This record gives sequence, C-alpha cells and structure tokens, in this order.
Amino acid sequence: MLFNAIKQYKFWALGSLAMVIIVVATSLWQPQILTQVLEAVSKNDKEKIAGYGVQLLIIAGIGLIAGVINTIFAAKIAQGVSADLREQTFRKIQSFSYANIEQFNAGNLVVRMTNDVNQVMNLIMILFQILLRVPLLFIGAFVLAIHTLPKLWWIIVVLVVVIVLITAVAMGNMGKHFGAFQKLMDKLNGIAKENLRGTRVVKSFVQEKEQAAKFDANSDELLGHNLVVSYIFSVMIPAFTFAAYIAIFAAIWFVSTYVEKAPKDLASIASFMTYMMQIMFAIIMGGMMSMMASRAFISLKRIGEVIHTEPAMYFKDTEDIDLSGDLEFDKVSFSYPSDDELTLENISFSIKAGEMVGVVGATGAGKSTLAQLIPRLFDPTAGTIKIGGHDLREINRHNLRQTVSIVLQRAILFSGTVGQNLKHGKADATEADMTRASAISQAREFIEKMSDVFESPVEERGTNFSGGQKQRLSIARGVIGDPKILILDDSTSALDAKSEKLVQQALAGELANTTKIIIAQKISSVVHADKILVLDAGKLIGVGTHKELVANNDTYREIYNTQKGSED
Ligand SMILES: Nc1ncnc2c1ncn2[C@@H]1O[C@H](COP(=O)(O)OP(=O)(O)OP(=O)(O)O)[C@@H](O)[C@H]1O
Repeated sequence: MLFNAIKQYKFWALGSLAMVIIVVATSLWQPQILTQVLEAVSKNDKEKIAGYGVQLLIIAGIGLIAGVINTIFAAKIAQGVSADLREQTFRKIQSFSYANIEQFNAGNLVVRMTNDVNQVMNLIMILFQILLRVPLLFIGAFVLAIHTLPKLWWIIVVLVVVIVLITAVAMGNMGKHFGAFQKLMDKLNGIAKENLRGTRVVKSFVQEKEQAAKFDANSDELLGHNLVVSYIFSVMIPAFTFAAYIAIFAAIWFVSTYVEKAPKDLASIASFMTYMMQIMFAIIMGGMMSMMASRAFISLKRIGEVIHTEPAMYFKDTEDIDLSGDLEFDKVSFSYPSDDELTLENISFSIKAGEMVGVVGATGAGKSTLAQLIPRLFDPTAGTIKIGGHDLREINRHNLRQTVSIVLQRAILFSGTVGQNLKHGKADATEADMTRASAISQAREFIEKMSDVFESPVEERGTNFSGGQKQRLSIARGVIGDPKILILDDSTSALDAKSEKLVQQALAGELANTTKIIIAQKISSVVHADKILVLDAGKLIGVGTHKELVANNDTYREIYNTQKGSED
C-alpha cells in the first residue's frame, strides 16, 4: 500500500535518494581532506592548507545544499502521500454502510484518519531522509576508518559491538513504553472528546471532579511512561559518549606507540575519530528509525484495514424508476451485525401511497430499526422490502435517496448555513423551496427572525440552536425534496403539542401524496393515522386504526391508557 502510494511521487523519491547519496559522500570525504590539512599543517605548507581549506568548505557547502533539498523532497513526498491516504480513507468511509461505521466506531475512524496518517507521514520522512543514509554512512565510515588506520581495525569492531548492544538494550526497553503511548493518547483523546461533547451533562450533574480524576489517572500513567523513556535516554547518551571517548583514547594511545615509525598516522587520527562518530551516529539513527518505523507500520496497518474493507452494502447501478409511495414489508427479519439475537422478526405489512402510518411500541421494541431499513441504512437479514413494487436492492442509491427521506430521532445539523443544511435534502433547492419546507416544519418563524435568514450560520452540530429548533430544521431538510416516503423517527419529541399538530396538519395538506411514517412515543401523535403498527420486542403484534387497536389490541390499549392517565 505504501509502495503504491509513493509510486506517483517517484521523481521526487529518486531525487531525494540522489541527494542522500551526495550527503553521505560529502560527509565521508570531509575527514579525508582533514587528514591532508593536518599533514600540511605538520609540514607548515601554507599554500596547501589554504587549498584544502577551500576544498573542505566547498564539500561542506555541497553537503548542506543536498541535505536541504533532500529534506524538501522528503517533505513533499510525506505530505503528498499522507494527504492522499487521508482523502482515500475519507472517501472509503463515505462509501461505508452504517454497519461498517458501527463495526469500526466513529471515534476510532477519526483517529485512523488523523493520528495514524501523521505516523505514516513521519515514517515517510524518515524513509527518505535516513533509510539509505544509515547503511551507506555505516559501511562507508567503517571501510574508510579501517583504511585510514588499518592497524586499529579492532577498535572499530569493539566500538560497533558496544554501541549496538547499548542501542538494542535501550530501544528494547523503550519500545514497550512507546507502544503504551499510542493507547494512552487514544484514551486521553476519547475522555477529552466525550467530556467536551457532553459538557452540559458534566456541568449539570457536577461531574467536573470525577471527569478530571479520570483524565488525571490516564495522564499520570502517560507521565510514568514518559519519565521512564527520558531516564533511559539520560543514561543512553552519556553511555554512548563514554564508549566513544574510550575508543578515541585507545586510538590515540595505540597510535602514539608507533607514531615515530608512521608520522602520517598522527594526521589520520582526526579523520579516524570522525569516522568513529559517524559509525556511532549511523547505529543510533538505525535503532531510532526502526523503533519509529514499527509504530508507523501499526498505523499503516490500521489505515489499510479501513481502505481494504468492503462496504457491507452495495447499490446496483440500475436505471432510475419512477417509484410510487407504496411500501411493503414481506417476512422481514433483522439482527444487528454485533448481535446474534433478532431485533425484528418476521414482519409483514403494506402501506398505500399517501397514507399516514403510525408506529408505536415500548422502548427498544425495534421502531427505529424498522425505520432504518426503509432508506436501506441496513439490509434485512431475511425477507424483502419493496417500494412501488420494486425490491430496495434493485433501486439505485440516488433513486432511493430521492424517494425516501428519514428524519432521525437525534437532529443532527452540520456547520455552515441554515440554507446549506436544508440543501442536503435537495441540492438545487430554491429560496421558495426553503421557505415552503420551513413553513411545513414550523421553522419559518424563527428563521425569518434571524438577521441573515437562510444565510444564518449553523455551528458544528447545530449548537447555536435549541433542541426544538434543530428538530424543525431537520424536518424541513427531510421534506424539502418532496419525497414519496417520509419517515419521522420520533422527530417531534422536542416540539410542544401545538407545534406538533401544526407540523402534522401541514404535512397532510402540503405532502398529501407522500406516504408518512410517524414513529412516536406518544399515542396522541398518531391517533389520526390511517393505520398504526404496534411493535413489541421486535414483533408486529397489531395493525389497525386507533379505534380498532383500542378495541382489539391489549398492548396498544395498555400504552394508550397509561399515557391517557399521565396526560389527564
Ligand atoms: N446500532 C445498534 N447495534 C446493536 N443493537 C442495537 C443498535 N441499535 C439498537 N439496537 C438494539 O435494538 C433494539 C431495538 O432498538 P430500537 O432503537 O429500534 O428501538 P426503538 O423501539 O426505536 O426504541 P426507542 O423508542 O427507545 O427509540 C434494542 O434492544 C437496542 O438495544
């Protein structure tokens, strides 16, 4: 996946790798010139000293420019690939069915699109800045160090072994703490998000202290891991320096024992030390890189899981059909993907176009579940649902969305303007359409009081509107496209009785030919329905008018009597 994502940036990638080669070549070349400068110094040859000095500056300059270009190219690839991955993941999520989203959980998908994509971006930066640099620098410095002072090859070998051991032990210990970071960060994000979203509940139930304690506990755990990592670092860095100084001292000592026989070796010792430092740098960078890479590969896997998930539901690419508002459920059963039990069992009924149908039943009876099957948010586990005589699975997505409109129990608005929110129900809605829809939903009055009317702003999740206003705007969004079937899933719960009645009257008058399915907690909301469906524990236990059900259906009568009691 990563390879494919990088493929389209191949010219930048090749350029970046070429720059790495230049950077390494210049770093390895510099000590060689340093040896010659020192030799010239020992001979007091001013001309040569100046000449080599200029060479040294030019090489360092080339290395610097190549390093900068390498960073720019690596950043270009990393930013480009991460933007592509983020967009690809978002597009995929858009193609997901409701069941897919539930399987991952919305918060988790957000972390994958943000945190995980950032991890991959870091990985790509590392790949193009360090991956090639580490082995080239290590091998080059190793060979040149031995070439510089062949007699001291064993000092290099001992240094490599010691540094590798220190790095392996330190990284091994830090690795498990880095693993815990990710999980704790997810947890802290979750607590903070939940807390801020539910801030009204937190404040009204005086839960600030409890929430803060929960956050502190996780934050302290994170602090613990951070401290351990910094302790390891604080030991590791001096350990490296110590090992390097021992090696340098040993090199100087052994060179001094035969310096009379080989005076050139004295000049070589400076470059020998530089190569030792480069070897050490390569090993440390290699260790760090592998640790960061292992974290990033987990993130890459998490993104891959989203991108490679097949949508749980497909819409066929069929021709548009002019569907009527007739609706038929034939032996429909349904269970949620996360559940073995049937939430709906063997439900059959039919509704004629233009009818108003109520759906009632106790909490958890399956009313919302039944409603969600009509716009195909889920497919039934068994049985068929037909609109205008056509199986839902034979209708293309756009056709179905134009035919069925659902106003959900929880009114959700998107940041933007009132008009933009209404246009989600009909992309080309005119001002007249918006005025009509808001009149039906009893939203017109408060919209017209706002200074910018349909251009008035809506904050994220509609926080600048009251519960009742949000419901009215959601209903307006639901009716604006003149659907053949309109489902109101308990969507007038925040409206007073008078407004609810006005909405129903407007619906009956303005959307006379639309099939209206009204899910209600209160029987009073559906007493005038042409037909009422009574659900109980996922089963359809009664169909009829209010009068018929009061006469024949014990459950319905019981609910009615209880509510009548509470209303009296
Ligand atoms: N997304 C889901 N995943 C798993 N189970 C679910 C899901 N949504 C609902 N359920 C379960 O399905 C059953 C029916 O829920 P549903 O929301 O359809 O009931 P309802 O009649 O609309 O209730 P209410 O009147 O309280 O809104 C409940 O037992 C509920 O726990």
